[in-house]
Amino acid sequence: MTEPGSTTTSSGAYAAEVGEPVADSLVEIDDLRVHFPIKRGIVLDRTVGHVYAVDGVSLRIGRGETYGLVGESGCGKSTLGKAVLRLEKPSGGSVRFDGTDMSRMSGEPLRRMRRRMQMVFQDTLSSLDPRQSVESLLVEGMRAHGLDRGAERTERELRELLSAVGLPASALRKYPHEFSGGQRQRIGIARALAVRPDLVVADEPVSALDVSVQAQVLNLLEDLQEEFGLTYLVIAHDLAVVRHVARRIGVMYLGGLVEESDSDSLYERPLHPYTKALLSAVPVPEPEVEDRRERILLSGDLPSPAAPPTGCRFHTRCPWRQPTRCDTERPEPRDLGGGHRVACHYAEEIRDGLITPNPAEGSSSAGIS
Ligand SMILES: Nc1ncnc2c1ncn2[C@@H]1O[C@H](COP(=O)(O)OP(=O)(O)OP(=O)(O)O)[C@@H](O)[C@H]1O
Repeated sequence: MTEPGSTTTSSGAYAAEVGEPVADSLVEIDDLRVHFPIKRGIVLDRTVGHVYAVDGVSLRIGRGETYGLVGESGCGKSTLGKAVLRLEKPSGGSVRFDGTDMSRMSGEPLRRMRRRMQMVFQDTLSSLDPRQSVESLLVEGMRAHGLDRGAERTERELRELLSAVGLPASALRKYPHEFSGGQRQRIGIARALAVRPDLVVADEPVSALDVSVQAQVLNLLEDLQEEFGLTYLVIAHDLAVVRHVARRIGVMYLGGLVEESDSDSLYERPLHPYTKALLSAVPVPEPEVEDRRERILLSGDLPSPAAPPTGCRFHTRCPWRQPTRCDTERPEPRDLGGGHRVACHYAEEIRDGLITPNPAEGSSSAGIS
């Protein structure tokens, strides 16, 4: 596969670096790459380049944990989520689920494995077939995986499932358009849970909902996690959403993971310049803090993932950019202590104030542009 600067991080190297036993991970992603070919020609028979949607990401999701993935639109979050479920085929690297390398699976074993991982989508109107009743939507997956065992038992299980997501049993006979957005998302969650998965990938699960309903759905996801022993990968562009639910957070920029840590240290001590800029744009409710806080303005536009910059992907917009190394050498995520990983050559120097932001490269007065 063509590559502008992919990374190579072996599973063993990662585990040693973060000091986490691999056995505790339900999902192990190593140097994952998803490159979409750009086709030209009358019958689209010429590949003229690639969109490097995901380019060298390594991360672990522990059993029973909620991993939050954040970043701007187009940074590759959804593609990574789909690659975990093998809805996108990786161009390189590997995804291991419960110890099994998914990239080598196909046919019936892959289908059986897929039952254990389900997706909850942002847009429930297009992800739930409007012609199917709620009952039919829920039974479909159960049937496909041989989980419906007699009408009576299935009906009882469906009622229990609806009750778990906070909907009345009468919902079974209704159709998606008869529900509000929040209720439809509950149906989407029930559909995912109907096949008893271990992992749920929730892609922007609340961004289409009113703010007042968002917290209810996020709280529901938390309750269900405990009840059903679920592991979550929650994808969101909204930092507040991930902070609410995730114990660990990964920040993506242009196909790569730039920072990863537990939620508290990410929000209190962001170390990567991109995360600093992202967080500096989030308003603070207290007016005094809001007035005093430093805001980091990034210069330039987000580069195209079809032509990512050489070296550090972020160097074209980084206020702390240093000549040569940042432009030429792609930084690997490094553990700066306590599992706080940062892909920046100068993370320590920036943290310790030894390098100051260059006003020509950005400014420290306004939010992310
Ligand atoms: N099937 C595809 N073919 C070609 N390019 C694609 C395909 N799917 C995604 N992309 C491109 O890959 C890049 C990453 O897309 P992706 O949807 O993963 O980003 P995202 O961070 O989830 O953004 P958003 O929140 O807007 O969905 C984008 O440039 C997108 O246009």
